[in-house]
Amino acid sequence: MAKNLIINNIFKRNFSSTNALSRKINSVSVVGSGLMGSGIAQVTAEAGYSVYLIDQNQNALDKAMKSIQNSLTRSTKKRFNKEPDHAERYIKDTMDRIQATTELDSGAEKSDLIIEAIVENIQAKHDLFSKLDSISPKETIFTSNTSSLPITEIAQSVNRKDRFGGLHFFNPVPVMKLLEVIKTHETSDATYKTLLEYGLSIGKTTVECKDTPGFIVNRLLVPYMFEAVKMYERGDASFQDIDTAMKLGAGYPMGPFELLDYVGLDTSKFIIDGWRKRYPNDSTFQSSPVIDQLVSEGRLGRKTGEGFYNYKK
Ligand SMILES: CCCCCCCC(=O)CC(=O)SCCNC(=O)CCNC(=O)[C@H](O)C(C)(C)COP(=O)(O)OP(=O)(O)OC[C@H]1O[C@@H](n2cnc3c(N)ncnc32)[C@H](O)[C@@H]1OP(=O)(O)O
Ligand SMILES: NC(=O)C1=CN([C@@H]2O[C@H](COP(=O)(O)OP(=O)(O)OC[C@H]3O[C@@H](n4cnc5c(N)ncnc54)[C@H](O)[C@@H]3O)[C@@H](O)[C@H]2O)C=CC1
Repeated sequence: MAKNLIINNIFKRNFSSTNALSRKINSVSVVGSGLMGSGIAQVTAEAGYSVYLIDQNQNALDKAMKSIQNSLTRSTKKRFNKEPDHAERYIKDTMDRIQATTELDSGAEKSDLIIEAIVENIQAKHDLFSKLDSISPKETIFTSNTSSLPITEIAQSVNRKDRFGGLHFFNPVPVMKLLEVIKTHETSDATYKTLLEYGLSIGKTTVECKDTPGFIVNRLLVPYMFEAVKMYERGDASFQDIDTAMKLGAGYPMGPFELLDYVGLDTSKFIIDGWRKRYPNDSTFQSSPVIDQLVSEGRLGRKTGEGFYNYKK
C-alpha cells in the first residue's frame, strides 16, 4: 500500500509539470557491458525491450552474458518456485532479447534510447558520444550512467543536447530499486518525460535530480565512504571493524569497505580523482594511498577476486 502511494505520488509529481509528449521506446542500446551495463541490459530486456549490449571488448561481453544468465537464474528460482518450465522460458526469452556486439553502429543505428555505462572518464565518454551522435538517428535519446561527472559536461560532445539526460542506476542493478533521472538545463521536457517513463517501465522508483555533483545519492555516499577510508588510514580502526560498526550500528547492508570492493576500486579511484581535480580545496576528496596502492596492484575488489577483502577463498 505504502509503496503504491509513493509510486502514485511520483507519477503525479512527474507528469503534472509538463504537457510534453514522451517518445515511444522499443529498442535500447547499452554501451559498456561491465558491472553496470550488464545489469542495465538485463532489467531492460526483462521489461520487454529489445536490447543491444555493446562493448569494445569481446571478453567483457562474454562475461556479461554469463553474469546476466546467472542473475536471472538466481532471481527466477524464487519467483517461479513451483514452475521451473516458466523460469526456463522467462530466462530464454530475456536472453533472446539481448544482442551482444562489439559493433557500435549495429545497435546505435536502430535504438531509440542509448544508455552509456563505460569507464568513468570524461575523454572516453566524449569520444564515444561524438561517434554516437554521427551514427544514431536524430530522434535517439542519449543518456549516461555516470557516477560523478556532470551530465552537461558529457553532453558537450553532441549536438542533440535537448535529447540528452542522465540515468543513474545502482549496483546490483537487478536488486536496487532506485533510478536517479537527471535533467540538465538543456534536456527537453519530452526527453525527460520519456526517461521517467522508461524508469517506471523497468520497475524502478525514480527520483528527479538536477545536474548537481553526485546528484542525490553519491553527493552523500562518496564523502561518507572516503571518511571511512581516512579513518582507516589514520589507524583509528581496522577496516573490518569499521564495516562491522556501520552494519550493526547504522543498519547498512554493507560496510564502506565491502561497498568499495563491490563498486570496484578502479571506479572509486576515478570518482575521487575527478572530484579532487574539480574541487582542489576540499579535503574530503584527498587521494587515498591505500586505494592507489590496491589499484596499482590490480586488486580492484570483487571483480578481480581481491580488494580490501579476499574473495578467492
Ligand atoms: C568513491 C566511492 C564509491 C562511490 C560509489 C558510487 C557508485 C554509484 O554510482 C552508485 C552505487 O551503485 S552505490 C552502491 C549501491 N549499492 C549498495 O549500497 C548495495 C549494498 N548491499 C546490499 O544492498 C546487499 O548487500 C545486496 C543486495 C548486494 C546483497 O544482499 P544480501 O547480502 O542479503 O545477499 P543475498 O541474500 O545474496 O541477496 C539478497 C537478494 O538479492 C538477490 N540478488 C543479489 N545479487 C543479485 C544479482 N546480482 N542479481 C540478481 N539478484 C541478486 C538475491 O537473490 C536475494 O534475493 P531473494 O532471495 O529474493 O531475497
Ligand atoms: N560500479 C558501480 O557500482 C557503479 C558505476 N557507475 C558508473 O557506470 C559506469 C560503468 O561502471 P562499471 O560498470 O562499474 O565499469 P566496468 O569497468 O565494470 O565496465 C566498463 C565497461 O566499459 C567497456 N568500455 C570502456 N570503454 C568503452 C568504449 N569506448 N566503448 C565500449 N565499451 C567500452 C569496458 O570494456 C568495460 O567492459 C561508470 O561511469 C561508473 O561511474 C554507476 C553506478 C554504480
